[in-house]
Amino acid sequence: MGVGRTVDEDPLSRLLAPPPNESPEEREIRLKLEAEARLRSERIDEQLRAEKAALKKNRPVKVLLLGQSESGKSTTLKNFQLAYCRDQWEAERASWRMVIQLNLIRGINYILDLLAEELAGGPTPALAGDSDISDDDGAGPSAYAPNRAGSMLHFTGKHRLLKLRLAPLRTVQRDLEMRIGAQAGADPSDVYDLLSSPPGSPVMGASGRRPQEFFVRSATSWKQPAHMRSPSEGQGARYQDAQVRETADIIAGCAEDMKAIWEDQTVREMLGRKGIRMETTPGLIAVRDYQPTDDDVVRARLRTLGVQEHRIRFDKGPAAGSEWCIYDVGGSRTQRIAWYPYFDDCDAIIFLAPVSCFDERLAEDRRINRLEDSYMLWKAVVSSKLLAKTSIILFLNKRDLLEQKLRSGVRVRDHVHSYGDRPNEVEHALKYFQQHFRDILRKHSPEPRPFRSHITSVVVRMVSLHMGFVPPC
Ligand SMILES: Nc1nc2c(ncn2[C@@H]2O[C@H](COP(=O)(O)OP(=O)(O)OP(=O)(O)O)[C@@H](O)[C@H]2O)c(=O)[nH]1
Ligand SMILES: [Mg+2]
Repeated sequence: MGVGRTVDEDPLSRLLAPPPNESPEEREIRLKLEAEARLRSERIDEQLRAEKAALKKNRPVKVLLLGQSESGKSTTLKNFQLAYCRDQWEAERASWRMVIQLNLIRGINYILDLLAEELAGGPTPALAGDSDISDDDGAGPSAYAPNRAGSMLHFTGKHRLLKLRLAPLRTVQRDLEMRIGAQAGADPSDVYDLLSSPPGSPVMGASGRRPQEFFVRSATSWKQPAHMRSPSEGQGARYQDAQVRETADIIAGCAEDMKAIWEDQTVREMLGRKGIRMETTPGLIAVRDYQPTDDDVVRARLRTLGVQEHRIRFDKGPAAGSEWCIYDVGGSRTQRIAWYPYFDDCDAIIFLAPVSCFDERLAEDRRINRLEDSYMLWKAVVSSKLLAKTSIILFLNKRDLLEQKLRSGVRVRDHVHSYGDRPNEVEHALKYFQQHFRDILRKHSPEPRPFRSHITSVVVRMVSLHMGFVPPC
């Protein structure tokens, strides 16, 4: 194709082309003007670049915490806050006490619901006629319910009495939920959520029905003292303190009964056959002047809904002087769509993959293996063109639980067939999972990037939070 034809066809080129009868002097002047214009344009570009860099330098480093639900994102955030926002951490301790109390009370009430079902004949029908027999402790009639193997669970008047005596905990639960502002129950968009459970709570279902989790929508409002949240209602600090004391009194008053129901062999059997594991004990939390330790706060479970922004100014460590804006996201499937707007302009991502979950299924979709889900999510993140320049670091989390699980005899190869005959030991399993994540990154990253990963148990206080990772400032 000839040059003349191109100029003819392209109006812009025609406009910029030198006049056909240009003299040498005119040409010299034109070239000089063009050179000056080019210089000016380059200066403007340079200035824009400098302004953009300065803007970036002055704005906080944007860090996204990503991963499936219960992968440990919020717990990682708490580690940062514990290390770098000590004053704020102390100020929020009392609010976390409410969350921890609520976790406990919800767990106990859940057990009471199951007990009530069993006493009333239950989802597994009690044997009519045989159900009420003479009481062995004089507190009322007893009931029998068949277990999976067909043998009987022997509920007695003692169980009815405990149910009755623990009834005040219903009001405590409602009161705590109101004070925290927690929306108890399912994420409105999460149709499968009825199966999710709070690991920080005393009961945890491996399968079948589990207690609903609760969440709060805002990152900060629930942590402020309630009287600061609702001044218009005229509820003064003294009234709030009285409420806090009353809650602690009722919980402490129920401590013995909570312990009794907790340790009861028939109740344990009932939970066992429903696939529900007992986690923590009510012991320490149920005392009147309970003050959560740092570890209690780090472990307290409060499900994240949406995307919550937290600012942290570092006064020490490799990022000293910088401010980070950390976005903690809700990880369940229906919430992931809300992540995308935050990909733009993101400096770094900490991706959490819980490695102990190789034999578990997603709470929101029981068909999906949790490890498979982490692989899929990791692939989606590392292959995103929007994130091509973003630093990504992988935390292979819940190492402690992986170790416990393997020690208890669960075999990786029964759930991950490609694991083959490798030894069923934690280091081998970790190496295997890590390699899989590395392969996905190598294969799907739009540009070559380093594979940075750490093996973590984020409930255990992290020694170095930066893990050799400083996002580009
Ligand atoms: N044992 C153990 N528990 C952990 C670890 N990391 C997190 N957990 C617990 O797992 C539960 C879930 O942790 P979160 O940090 O709330 O999970 P998340 O990723 O924020 O979950 P969503 O908010 O639902 O997206 C909490 O009860 C934590 O205490 C770990 O490394 N080891
Ligand atoms: Mg969370």
